Amino acid sequence: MANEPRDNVLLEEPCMFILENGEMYRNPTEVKMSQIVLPCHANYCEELSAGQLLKWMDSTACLSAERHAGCSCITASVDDIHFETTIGVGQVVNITAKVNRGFTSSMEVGILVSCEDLFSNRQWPPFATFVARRTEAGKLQLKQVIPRMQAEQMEYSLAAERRRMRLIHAEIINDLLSSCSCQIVSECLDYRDAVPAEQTRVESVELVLPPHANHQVSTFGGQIMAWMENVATISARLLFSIHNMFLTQQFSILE
Ligand SMILES: CC(=O)SCCNC(=O)CCNC(=O)[C@H](O)C(C)(C)COP(=O)(O)OP(=O)(O)OC[C@H]1O[C@@H](n2cnc3c(N)ncnc32)[C@H](O)[C@@H]1OP(=O)(O)O
Repeated sequence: MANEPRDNVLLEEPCMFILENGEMYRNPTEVKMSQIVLPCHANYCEELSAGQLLKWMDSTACLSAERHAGCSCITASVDDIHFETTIGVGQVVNITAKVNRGFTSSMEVGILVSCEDLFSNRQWPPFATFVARRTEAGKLQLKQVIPRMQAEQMEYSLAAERRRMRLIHAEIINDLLSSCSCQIVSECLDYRDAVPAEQTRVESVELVLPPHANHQVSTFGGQIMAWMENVATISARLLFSIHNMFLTQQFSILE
């Protein structure tokens, strides 16, 4: 995020809780970041772009992972994310990340995104997996996370199940790709107004510059996701404009 204004970034202190035994507790892996959405973070609709939000989420989650691992970590995957509301310029986005569970060298980081103001109760919780970088000595064995609060204990249990699903999901997608046949093409021919996929194809070539790199001097995951989101948006808009053109032609024929 080196190319972005820094003065709107607010790293907050993690929450303190009092446990049943009276002990004060705060999760040592918790990282909180607040951002004011400025015009430079918005898309053409003047709403926070998904790519920008992914960058912030990735940076916050990476910091949490590195706090736990005590070394450099890389984003291995990010689970499904559902953007349920739009966030406008001037609103404040709060992002909280904490390590739910460490496995061997990987760990699940839970990320909570909420938006202050209009949608005060709207929150969505995606999960990302970060991996501690290998050293010359080989793969790192992470220390275990000790869940202290009831909510942390629940996330700890669920993290193992989510990891199992994540790894199975990756296998299923690989199997699907290798067994995919041309049957789909003949299915599409049934649609009269089908658009050739080629017409929605967008290719983007990005030169990796210092502002795209993280503190480890490699392109950070959030930046890659932001580029992907950009290309996907243009592709979706192409399909939309092709359809609009098709409808306009249909109407002019009818007139
Ligand atoms: C902070 C940033 O922005 S970093 C920049 C963006 N990220 C990157 O560039 C990452 C590029 N990817 C990589 O370097 C590699 O694919 C890695 C390191 C993530 C994984 O490499 P692999 O050769 O699969 O390593 P390996 O088999 O030892 O697996 C390491 C761990 O990652 C986990 N892992 C690997 N791929 C995935 C995945 N897609 N989803 C979840 N976990 C994964 C494995 O389960 C394993 O966990 P464990 O050690 O707790 O058992």
